[in-house]
Amino acid sequence: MDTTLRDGEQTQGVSFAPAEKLNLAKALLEQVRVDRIEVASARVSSGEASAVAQIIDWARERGLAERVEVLGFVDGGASVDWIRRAGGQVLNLLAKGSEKHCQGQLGKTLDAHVADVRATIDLAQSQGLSVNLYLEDWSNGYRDNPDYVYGLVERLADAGIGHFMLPDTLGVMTPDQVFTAISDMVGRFPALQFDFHPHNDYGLATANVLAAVRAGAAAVHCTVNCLGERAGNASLAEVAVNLRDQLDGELGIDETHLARVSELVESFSGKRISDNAPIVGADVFTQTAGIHADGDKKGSLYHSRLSPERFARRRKYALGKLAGKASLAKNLERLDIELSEENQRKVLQRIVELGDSKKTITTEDLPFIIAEVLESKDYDHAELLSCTVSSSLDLESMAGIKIRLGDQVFTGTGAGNGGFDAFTNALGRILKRQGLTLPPLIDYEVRIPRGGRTDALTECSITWQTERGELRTRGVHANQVFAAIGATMRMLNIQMHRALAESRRDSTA
Ligand SMILES: CC(C)C(=O)C(=O)O
Repeated sequence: MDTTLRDGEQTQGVSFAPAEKLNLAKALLEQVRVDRIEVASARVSSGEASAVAQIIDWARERGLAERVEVLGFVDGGASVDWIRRAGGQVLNLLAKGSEKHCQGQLGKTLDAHVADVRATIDLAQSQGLSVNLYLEDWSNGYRDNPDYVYGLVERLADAGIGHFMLPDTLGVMTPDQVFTAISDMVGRFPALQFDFHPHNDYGLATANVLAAVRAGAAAVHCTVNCLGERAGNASLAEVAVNLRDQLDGELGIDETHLARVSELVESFSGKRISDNAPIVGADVFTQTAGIHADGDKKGSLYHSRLSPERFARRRKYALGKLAGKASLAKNLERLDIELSEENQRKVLQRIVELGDSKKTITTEDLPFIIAEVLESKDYDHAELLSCTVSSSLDLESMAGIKIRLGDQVFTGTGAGNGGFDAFTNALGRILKRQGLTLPPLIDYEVRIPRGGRTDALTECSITWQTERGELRTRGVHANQVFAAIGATMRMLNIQMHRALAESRRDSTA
């Protein structure tokens, strides 16, 4: 069960709009193909009610509404009402799984709490809802007084509950403890279905999920990108690959959509995932050491079952001071560039020098490094000769540019919403007169080194949607608008080089 849209939204600072929730629900159920999704907590807001209603409407048309669940509370029927009005069919009812919570927060005995829970279950079922039951703080409750937990489950065993959900609410369990506790619950109540709901406070969420499955849990919970309260939940991607590869599980998950749904969640949540996040991180299929690239060239010696192709991703070879001949060769192959042995040696030497001075080098930078080292004019089609950009409060920004394209010089002006927009408008007008267009921009990222210096260099990376796929270029400058302009000029040179190479190929064909 994926709970990105409920527990995931309990990540500090995350709030999904209804349309974003709908898109994520579609991606999770139809593309990634998880079995169940939990999409909201009842009574949170009118926006949440609208999100649930939209998801249910969509899911109902596809016969998936029973797989959409909503967290609700023992609140005299208010949650049941809310869920029913939104069209929901499944209530995940939050009960107290620890005696401490039951007494300390509710001030109730187990019997009194069970009576309240049962009344809510009866009401929900009488209105046509299916009910699962969360035993909140189960991990501590089971450790402190297992008899309380057994008593709660025993008293409700005949209540028609689909899944008893056992949360490690504070993420305090180890895999051994999860295994022992769930084996015990499953052994004691063989007729019931237990879910395990992890948290990652000790970094053990994925390992705990595997232990729960080995112990006989009927279902496990996770979130995309490990979002969730405090340190988060367990990552869907990690859980899926571990269940398949380590426990030989048969899952319906389509792994080729894991990276895409991770990107969607990253963009809707505003929470960037780290570059080394397993399966979905930007760098996890990049070989950095030259020895690894060499091993790959000699027969995939450094590959595991986690191949990039399995996740519709691509292997990359980093360029920097650790790069070797094979790393360069792999990058040249990707760019379709041929270089003599001698030139490869010179280019590699320059890459190592750049890496030594802490410069980041990407595959897209390689043509420019080659041009510089070999003193060729190959990537020198466009040059910004001068440029002025103004920014003002409450007025449009203006840009005036003088640019060389091939051996002709053009001038132009543009206005826009910010300096970079004004620049691209000025450039776009000049290019249009030459029958050229700027490709659409699909991502724009500016970074400054940590440390708070306002005179630091900024690095701008722009991803463009070109006819040959995505192209990411970078520019570096003390002024972030000029860093973005630098990235744009790189893109322009690459595009013009490609166009020239294609027209040469066509004319010799
Ligand atoms: C709301 C509850 C079920 C929860 O997320 C937890 O206990 O971890």
